[in-house]
Amino acid sequence: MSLLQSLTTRDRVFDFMAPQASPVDVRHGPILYMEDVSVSFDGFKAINNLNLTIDDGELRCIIGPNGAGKTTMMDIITGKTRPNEGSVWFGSRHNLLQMNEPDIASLGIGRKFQKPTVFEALSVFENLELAMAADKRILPTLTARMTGEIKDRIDDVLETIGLTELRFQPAGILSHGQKQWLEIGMLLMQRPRLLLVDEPVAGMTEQEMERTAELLTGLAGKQSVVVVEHDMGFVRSIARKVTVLHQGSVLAEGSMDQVSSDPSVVEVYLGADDEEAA
Ligand SMILES: Nc1ncnc2c1ncn2[C@@H]1O[C@H](COP(=O)(O)OP(=O)(O)OP(=O)(O)O)[C@@H](O)[C@H]1O
Repeated sequence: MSLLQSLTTRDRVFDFMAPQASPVDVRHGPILYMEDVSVSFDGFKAINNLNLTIDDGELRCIIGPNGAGKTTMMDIITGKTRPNEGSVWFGSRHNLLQMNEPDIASLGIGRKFQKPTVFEALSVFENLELAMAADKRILPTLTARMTGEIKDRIDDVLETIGLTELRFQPAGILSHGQKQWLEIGMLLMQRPRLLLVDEPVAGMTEQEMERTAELLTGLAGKQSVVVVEHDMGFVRSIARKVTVLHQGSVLAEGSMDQVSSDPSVVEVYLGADDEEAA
């Protein structure tokens, strides 16, 4: 057996080939910690003394009326927007306010925007392969030797997102829901510790929504997942803990039943939406 063959034997994975373990330190507390965060746009406080803590492995839903600050909050976590005040930590070791967007992403914070942006001409498999290539934690020079490991990882992710049967199909023929799952799969290829998911079920059929609920609840535990969503039925189906944002601050936090019976929440938001949903 040649040296190259021995290095690529499927049942052997060498430490130097495997992605480095995430350096995020959650031994002393949450995976995400935002304290007294504020950001103003032309004097308007879009985020106003926001305090938010996400535990390692938690699935959290963030709800709130239009303009509550949900997108801005995600932008702050990913480094797209810098707050004027406050602190944002990823585990106890990483001060996100001192890091740029690419470095935050490579720490293991993945963001799924509302619209899917898969490569339509490439197959489902190739989309996942490409996503793996974006993982900067893997030394590019070793990529050729990692074929076996990459394939195993793609197979795992295909299974997780339920697209194994469609792996050789071009992504362009997928339904809207399937494209959303593929994009989540592309993020999973990079082994994120925290996934930020913006309105995952907008435009989905009931069946696709159910499958998405299974997918997201299945991911929790393995990674932390923060879902921003307007669809109250969907939030109710997946949420353990819900945070209600209003005017850039946390208005209420707790189980869906707790927040939906909170009079201040009913007043600003849920009352109207529950009536619509009923
Ligand atoms: N770059 C910006 N410049 C000026 N104002 C902004 C900017 N980004 C956001 N805002 C304002 O900040 C507020 C919060 O916006 P944000 O998009 O975070 O709310 P949201 O909760 O995500 O709303 P939606 O549910 O409609 O997506 C809004 O009033 C918005 O107009």
